[in-house]
Amino acid sequence: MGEMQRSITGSDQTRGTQSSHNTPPVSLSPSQLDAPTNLPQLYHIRSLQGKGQAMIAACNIPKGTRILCESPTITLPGNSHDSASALLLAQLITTQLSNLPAITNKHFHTLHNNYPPPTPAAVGICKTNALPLSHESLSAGVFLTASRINHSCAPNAQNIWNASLGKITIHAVRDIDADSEITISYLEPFLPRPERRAKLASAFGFDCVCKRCAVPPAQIKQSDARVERLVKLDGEISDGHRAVRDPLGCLWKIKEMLGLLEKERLGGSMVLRAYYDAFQVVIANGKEARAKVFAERWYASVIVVEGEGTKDAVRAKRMVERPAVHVLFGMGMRWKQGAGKIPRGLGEEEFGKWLWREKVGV
Ligand SMILES: C[S@@+](CC[C@H](N)C(=O)[O-])C[C@H]1O[C@@H](n2cnc3c(N)ncnc32)[C@H](O)[C@@H]1O
Repeated sequence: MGEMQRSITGSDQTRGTQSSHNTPPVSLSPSQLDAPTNLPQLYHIRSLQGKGQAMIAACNIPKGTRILCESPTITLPGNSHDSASALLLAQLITTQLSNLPAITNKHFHTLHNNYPPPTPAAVGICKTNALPLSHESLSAGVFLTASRINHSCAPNAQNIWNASLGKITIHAVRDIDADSEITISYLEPFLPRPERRAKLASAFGFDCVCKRCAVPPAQIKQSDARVERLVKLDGEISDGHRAVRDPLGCLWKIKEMLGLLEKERLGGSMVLRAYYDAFQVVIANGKEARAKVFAERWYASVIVVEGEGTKDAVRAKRMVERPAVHVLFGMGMRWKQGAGKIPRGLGEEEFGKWLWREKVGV
């Protein structure tokens, strides 16, 4: 992720999620694992009915907390679908396993395996548990702890590959209560329930038992209608011409999107991306004051999902400090405004009206 950002002009950044994988079972204390982390233990791994092993919050975990930071035990290249590369993949895994300490090798073999013979067990484990390492290369890694995290269609945590650390990080994207399950999404965003379930069954081999899937039929219908609207809004917002032609309409679509994300309890990267989009719409049209506020929200969302020091965090921080250095600055110039005109002393509602330009003539 960082990975969920995109350019409204389509000229930079990427789309899609790193969160596409499968995962496993067994009860290991994180201290038993060779996951190099000095973080306090915020979770336990234990079994949960219908889901195998699961990561459970050991205490209340506030939004934005880094729950886990872990190196991959095995790394996998991006494309391994034909039979020749399947053979190479098996060899690659065997070589890596033979170089691991015996205890790590043993732990690896306790991970969940969705693939029966003749798929070699180690290959099945990798396919079941691999998490993306990069949105660009499709490469993936198997982790002794992160691969224990189950999927939810409304996850409370997010996995990101942190290239500068060379580790995966798991951050809380909502406040998580003690004893609740910590979950991530294995899917791309904005899929209605039938598609989510079909994909989880076909690509990951399980029937999802998450809370979002289990709501009553009337709520499912409403949720799917919201997802449909989110897909439409997302397409319209990513049309760069629209941002120049109709910046106000675009801005309001982003606001609507944020409301729908909240209703669907989809936080993390999607919120980050929405604020980045709002920043771009506004800066393209010369609104430095609003752009600064959107950059602040974008930066705050990056920190929640990724923490400080990532490429995205550095970039977002720079835009907070100097929004006008953005490549889109002034491209449309519909709304001229200096950098120093953020209104002070307004209540939240009034400030929101100013920010989203819901007052005529501002
Ligand atoms: C990567 S593993 C996750 C950890 C795994 N539960 C374990 O026991 O090690 C993925 C597997 O966990 C189970 N799982 C994950 N999320 C689930 C969900 N929402 N509903 C049902 N089973 C789930 C499925 O068996 C899936 O193949």
